[in-house]
Amino acid sequence: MLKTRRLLDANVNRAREGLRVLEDICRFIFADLALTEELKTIRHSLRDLLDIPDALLVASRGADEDVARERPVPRRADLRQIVAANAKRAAEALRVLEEFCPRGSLLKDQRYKVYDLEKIIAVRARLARPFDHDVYVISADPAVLLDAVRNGSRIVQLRDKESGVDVVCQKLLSVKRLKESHDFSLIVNDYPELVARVGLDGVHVGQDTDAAAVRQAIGADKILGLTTHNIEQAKKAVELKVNYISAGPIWATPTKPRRQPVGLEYVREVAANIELPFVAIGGIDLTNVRSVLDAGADTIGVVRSAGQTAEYLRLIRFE
Ligand SMILES: Cc1ncc(COP(=O)(O)OP(=O)(O)O)c(N)n1
Ligand SMILES: Cc1nc(C(=O)O)sc1CCOP(=O)(O)O
Repeated sequence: MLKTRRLLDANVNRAREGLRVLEDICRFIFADLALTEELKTIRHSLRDLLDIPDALLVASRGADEDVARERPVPRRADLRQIVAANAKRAAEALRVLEEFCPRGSLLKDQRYKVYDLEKIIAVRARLARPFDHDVYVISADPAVLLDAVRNGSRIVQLRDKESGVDVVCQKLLSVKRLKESHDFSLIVNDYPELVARVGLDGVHVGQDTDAAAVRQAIGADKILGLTTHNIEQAKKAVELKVNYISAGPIWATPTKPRRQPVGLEYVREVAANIELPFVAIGGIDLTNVRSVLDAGADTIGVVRSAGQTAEYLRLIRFE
């Protein structure tokens, strides 16, 4: 009996902790009161539904005897992984309670609510943080994007200035297949109409495009990225409610030959003043990437040095 109570106590705690993490993400990161309240209601309902006095559960607690106590909390790479891990933790704990608790069947609805909420929160996480300590690889060549994802990049962009829309569409489809085995965001440069047609995560546009019209076209739950070259454009981007901006080109680059470099000073300015996620881009290579990170960027964008993705990621994620 004591052992069963200990199991119940562990799983009530596990469910509450998982729900609490989701709740705090909704509260502090998304500032979404409705989602926060929904999660809070589920969390608070556990004790009532189970109808086991707190004191009984606490009395049975035996954290010292828990054989899995020393297992470290795994390092999560980004907000999406934190959401997935904690939703899973909450749902699994609810499932255990359903099995072992006399009134456990009452928890089934709560578990299904958690599954539904996870889907909503996962989309929100992707929009709020389209990248986090990442290498955003941009190429016209699908093979380059596939390699980047296999090397750990979680956001890639097809940017093809030569082909027509149908070829771009085919290239995107060939990259999208990798989603069956890898979690990453697939973005297209220009062509907002392909977001729905291919089922992409979003689109990146430049200053020559009406970002508000693009938002209208792709909908609120897709990623919209906007190029910026100065702080006024970055501030305007905040008003436009894009999901991220790029800041560049930091150094002169043959990939964008007519564009004046903005220098590391612009990276510092964005890091200090703009709340939106940003990707620093332009002229980055392994010899200068450290200065970009030191200026406040946690994600870099690369075209020519896409082949160094794994090396960049080691620097960005593990140092
Ligand atoms: C992440 C990222 N940053 C900048 C660009 C450049 O886009 P844009 O301003 O549209 O310029 P061109 O691609 O037309 O040269 C990008 N594609 N992605
Ligand atoms: C496509 C692009 N946009 C930039 C911008 O600042 O808007 S810089 C850039 C090219 C970046 O290429 P590389 O990594 O080869 O220097």
